[in-house]
Amino acid sequence: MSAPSLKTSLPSQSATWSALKDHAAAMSEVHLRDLFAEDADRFENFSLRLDDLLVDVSKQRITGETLSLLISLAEDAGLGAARQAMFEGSRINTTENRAALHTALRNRSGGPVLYDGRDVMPDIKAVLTRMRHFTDEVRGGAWQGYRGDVITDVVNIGIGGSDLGPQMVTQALTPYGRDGPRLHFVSNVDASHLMETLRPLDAATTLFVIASKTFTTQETMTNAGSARQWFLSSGAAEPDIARHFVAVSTNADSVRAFGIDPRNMFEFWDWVGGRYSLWSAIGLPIALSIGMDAFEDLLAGAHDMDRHFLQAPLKENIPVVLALLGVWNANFLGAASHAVLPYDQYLSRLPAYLQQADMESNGKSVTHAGTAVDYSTGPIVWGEPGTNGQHAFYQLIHQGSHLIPADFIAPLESHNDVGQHHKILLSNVFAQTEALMKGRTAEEAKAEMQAQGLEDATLARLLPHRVFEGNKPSTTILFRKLTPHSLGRLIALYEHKIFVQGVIWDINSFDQWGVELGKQLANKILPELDPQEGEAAAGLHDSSTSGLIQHYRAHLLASGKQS
Ligand SMILES: O=P(O)(O)OC[C@H]1O[C@](O)(CO)[C@@H](O)[C@@H]1O
Repeated sequence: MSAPSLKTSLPSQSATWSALKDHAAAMSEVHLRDLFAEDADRFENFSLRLDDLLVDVSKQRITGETLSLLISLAEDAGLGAARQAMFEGSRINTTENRAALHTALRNRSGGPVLYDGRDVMPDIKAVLTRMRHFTDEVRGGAWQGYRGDVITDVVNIGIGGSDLGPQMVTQALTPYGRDGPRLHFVSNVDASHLMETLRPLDAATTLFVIASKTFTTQETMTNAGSARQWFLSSGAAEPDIARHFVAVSTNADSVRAFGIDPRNMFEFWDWVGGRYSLWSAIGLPIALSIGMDAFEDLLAGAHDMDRHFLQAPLKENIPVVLALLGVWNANFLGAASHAVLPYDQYLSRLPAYLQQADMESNGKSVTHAGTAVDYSTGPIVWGEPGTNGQHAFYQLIHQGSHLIPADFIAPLESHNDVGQHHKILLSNVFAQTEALMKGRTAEEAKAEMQAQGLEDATLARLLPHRVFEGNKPSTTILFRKLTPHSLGRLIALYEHKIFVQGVIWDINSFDQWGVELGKQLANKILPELDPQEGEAAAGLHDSSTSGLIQHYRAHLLASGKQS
């Protein structure tokens, strides 16, 4: 299917956008406390459910009218057709002329998915079968290292989408990976990352997964080359590489050129975006850790969310509603950032994962047609697990000068049912969202200080510091337990939220030109760092960049490390 046609006007020029601006102005004096006081059923009226998943948006600064207007905005943007286009393999990534078909990777319907008239499902299933065979062999001990040992450690070398997804999921599903090899992730080109990872490992029992969609990424290729050297320096010979290095890529030629037998390559395709690729062979480390059955549960969870996203009416559609709330907070209430606060230690890499998923997707300033937008697009995404964040940055969310909408994410059951830990954890989730919503009025703060017996002068001095404005929006996402299935569903929920926002803002959520310039300049500067190259840096750059390059070259000369 070809790309959808380009729009000629900005969404901000629509009547619905104006109506939303007026509505936001009318809502500016309304406090969340009043909205709860007016509607005893606000929790029920503003909660969404999908099986055991509960998404409570009642603590967002919205009314029924807000949601109706936002849904009109989505309809104006042609969300239904855009969603169909994505699932049907249209080339919605218009600047790279590609589809974004990650949903096909987890398609469990049994039906075909056509891309350019060809069903992609047989290829997907073939790779899944190969992954099953390989992971069963490694996990079962049939795949042996060059000295006949079982593989005890797997090192995934990749960056961005070839690292963050598998790393986040592997960590999140630690309780399911106890019978698999230990997983390690190396991404940074800083050699300390690689060397500290390799230091305790034995080359004879270590398997490397070199994960790169393009197989040209500087960091990954550099780390992979050094890993190969480390492996060979352990006493292994070139032919042993075949037992210890596998590749995940779309680029068979470069995999071969690197020295990995293409029979040890797990393929994926250019219609899988890097940050949407954990469902593909990029998920190989996940499957090595938790086994292929559990990996397929992860896919099934994502597929359940795909069906919900495709079928649920917009006002009951969880990714759609979360996306609309993000648009409301960003474009009409002025929030520049969005906090992701998982109350589950296993999800500690979720904020980092969502930073790439969201910010690389929606950090754009022109529409599909190339017109500059006059509204803010993707928010700054950040966060840390609770309760740690409470003792670090929550002060700013409660009493700072920025409006920071937050997602609180928690399972009802822990994998470690010890004493009161989980109840304490959840009591903090509920308390934080309540405190953010209600705040503390001057009267309440005064009464509390009077009860503490503070003198009038002290009370007056402290009062402004002890008042909380409240009215801070949050969403609470609860589910029974963190399992492969519930995690797959949660990730797909965020993927679709990001997609819907891209549709509303009329931006291409699937390209990432913004990271290219830095890559190009780094490649240009690298040879200039060599002091043997004469005065290479002079005149080629601005004075700051030249000065920094010269400073480093002088250091190399002075320290005798000239090459
Ligand atoms: O998988 P590759 O091709 O090595 O790319 C890694 C990452 O680099 C980027 O292109 C830019 O950082 C990401 O989109 C991608 O996930």
